[in-house]
Amino acid sequence: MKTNLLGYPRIGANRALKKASEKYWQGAISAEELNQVGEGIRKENWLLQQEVGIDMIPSNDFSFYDQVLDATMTYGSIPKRIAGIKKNKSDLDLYFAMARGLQQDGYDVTALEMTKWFDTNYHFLVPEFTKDQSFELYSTKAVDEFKEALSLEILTKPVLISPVTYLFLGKEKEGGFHRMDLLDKLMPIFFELLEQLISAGAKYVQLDEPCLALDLGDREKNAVKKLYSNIAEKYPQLNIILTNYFDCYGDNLEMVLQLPVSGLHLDLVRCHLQLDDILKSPYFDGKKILSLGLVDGRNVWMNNFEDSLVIVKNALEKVNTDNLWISGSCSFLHSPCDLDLEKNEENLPGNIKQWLAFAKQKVKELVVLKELVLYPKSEWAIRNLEENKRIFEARKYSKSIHHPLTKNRVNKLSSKDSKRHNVFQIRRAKQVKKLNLPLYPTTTIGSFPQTQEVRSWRGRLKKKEISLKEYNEFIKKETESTISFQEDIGLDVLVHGEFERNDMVEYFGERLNGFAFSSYGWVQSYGSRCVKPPIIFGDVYRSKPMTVKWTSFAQSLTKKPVKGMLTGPVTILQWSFVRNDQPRATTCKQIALAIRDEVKDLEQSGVNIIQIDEPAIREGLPLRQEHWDSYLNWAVESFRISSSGVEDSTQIHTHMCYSEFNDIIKNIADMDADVITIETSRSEMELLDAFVKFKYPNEIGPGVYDIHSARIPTEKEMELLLLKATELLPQENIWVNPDCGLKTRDWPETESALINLVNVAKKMRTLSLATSAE
Ligand SMILES: CN1c2c(nc(N)[nH]c2=O)NC[C@@H]1CNc1ccc(C(=O)N[C@@H](CCC(=O)N[C@@H](CCC(=O)N[C@@H](CCC(=O)O)C(=O)O)C(=O)O)C(=O)O)cc1
Ligand SMILES: N[C@@H](CCS)C(=O)O
Ligand SMILES: [Zn+2]
Repeated sequence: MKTNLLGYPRIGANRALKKASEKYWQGAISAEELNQVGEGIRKENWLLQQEVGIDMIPSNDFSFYDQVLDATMTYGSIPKRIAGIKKNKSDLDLYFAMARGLQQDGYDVTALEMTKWFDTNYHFLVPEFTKDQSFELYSTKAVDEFKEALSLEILTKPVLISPVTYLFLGKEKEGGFHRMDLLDKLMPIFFELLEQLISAGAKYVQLDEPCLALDLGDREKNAVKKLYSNIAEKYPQLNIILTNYFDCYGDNLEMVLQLPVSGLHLDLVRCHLQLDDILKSPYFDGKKILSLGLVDGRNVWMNNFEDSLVIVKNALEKVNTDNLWISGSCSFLHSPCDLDLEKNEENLPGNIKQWLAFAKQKVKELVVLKELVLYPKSEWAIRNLEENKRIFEARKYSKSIHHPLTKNRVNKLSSKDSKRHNVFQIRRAKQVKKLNLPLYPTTTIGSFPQTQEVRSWRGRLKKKEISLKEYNEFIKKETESTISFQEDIGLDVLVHGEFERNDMVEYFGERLNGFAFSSYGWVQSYGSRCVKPPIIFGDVYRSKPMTVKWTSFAQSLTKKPVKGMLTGPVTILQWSFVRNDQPRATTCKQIALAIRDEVKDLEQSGVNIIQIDEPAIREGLPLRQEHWDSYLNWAVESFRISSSGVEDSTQIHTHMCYSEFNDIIKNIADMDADVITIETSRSEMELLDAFVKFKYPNEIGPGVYDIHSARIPTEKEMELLLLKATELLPQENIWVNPDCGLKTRDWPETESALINLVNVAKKMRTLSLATSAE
């Protein structure tokens, strides 16, 4: 029996990689210094895994930005618009140019598109393919890192994204071909890589094939069959562990069981039933390695050893010990690094901390589970199992988890709690009268630049170097100057700027009961950007207003409407570590009730427009379509519970980004927000198609510029986007706004971009007057 690790966090427990990468981008450290930080992190991770006793230690799970971008470098599929950089820049700079774009030294290239990695909050860079696409083995990172580990006397299992999943995740940049047809060209390059790994001494390769967690067509299934039969034929001595995660193999299972691979990895946290399906299948002869994904890589709860042992024993009926591996459900990339660093009792009380396991602790759990299976009668095993049971019992009956009033409120919810008083058309008339906004009203999505200065004031407050009074004075000044800036440039609906918030989810977690939060529980979101998801351990309720103070302060500074800014229940759920002892739907409704109370308090304080952000609603969609309806029912209901307690004249906005809306447009309409602002600029309003086809009835703010780039949008390009939107939608429904919040931007570019945006809206109003006069 072996322990098998699929991947480990690479950002570093103290975010060393984030800090070093950002310094490199600023020109403050050299490439060599950045490489040293990377090498240090890899070494530390490998030595830790070796010391704990992991048998199958991964390599190539490290990345300077993203593992899919690493594959793009490996296969040399560098888009033509960026490839020119090769002449004058290093490969590291070429890599970062693909990740972040480059506007320097005469270059002006845009980055690869970024999108969500399956249903996680991790983002990858989308490979781009053309009809005449060629591949070459451009980077040997996987081989180099294998050798690097070998030099530490550690024989690792290289982790590679399979060519099929790689092509599947990419996009055709022109018509006339399907990207899956590129497999024949890509396979020889992939084989070159395998040959180099074999020559270097690799015995096992973890081939990540997470597209098998999705509903696939024949084209993809045939590609899978072709790839694996070719590998087996060419490299019979190499052990391929086919690795799928985030859901079952589903209807791909029969095919998968017939593939000539040495082993299969199963995510038994997301889908525990698939093990029985495999054991019963006539296509399973018990000779393949089964890597049992028992330890949850997507959550922070300690493993329940008793439950895991039941699963292992079940598998042992058909598979012998040598062929059974104990694994995490997926890579621990999605877990925070180390629970031992958490010392703050106020944020994470000891009684809750003992229920948790971060990546480092999860690695130990894998080894303990193996020992429990192999030596069940040892004194050590009995003690460990008893202790684990005791902790689970304590958690189940802990008073801090249960809040009867909240349970009661959720049980009593009825359909009237998720309905506004009147339909949109009636509400709209009242809102028009109250708000008196111009045509093409302008607004922003909420956050203004979270500069180093803002973050460092918060850091100093945390370290108690300044008082709360001093911190509040600073936030007050930032808010005041942001309100005057918005007034000066002529925006119509203002925001307070979110300066007091560390993050749009963590901030609410810190103010809601039922949440704990960590001090170092960082998880990579994209590149150097990390989030610290709060931990929902118990029933969620609100004991006092969370945002009224700063919103009403901002409103007191101006006669223009200030939009209250809240994060929606589904997004708070999706971007937190969620308790696993009750259905997610129940937890979501508890959060929805807390947000509903906040919405009502904001309304009471005189705020007439309230935005409830739901950027994660699409990301929460189950990977397999058969589960969509059930999720969408409770997700949409939760949003409606949070937004329906107000008067008709109070305008509810929602905001979504990083989303493909076509699939769920009906459900978005069911949310019944008065206004929705969405990310559309990068796809040149292509995303609006869904809204147009569906005849989406309420108001829409299609984003007119991409906030991920420092580039200042011209008036002309925003005008063209708005003209396109005006062709598609009734003009009285159109709002003018950026794609998303401005927190990652600096002030100079924010100022110029918003001035241009307001000018364009004014021009659109003039054009519209001219047309109506004709
Ligand atoms: C909209 N997005 C979000 C997602 N998920 C969320 N939970 N939140 C989101 O906003 N998913 C999809 C996208 C992802 N986009 C982003 C964009 C930007 C970031 C980001 O900038 N992250 C920051 C960390 C944010 C944070 O919580 N900061 C804290 C702590 C700051 C800190 O480190 N302070 C230091 C002192 C600093 C100093 O002195 O200079 C300290 O305490 O020691 C805060 O502001 O208080 C990042 O830096 O990565 C993430 C996702
Ligand atoms: N109100 C948030 C939404 C981000 S999706 C912001 O502006 O940052
Ligand atoms: Zn957004």
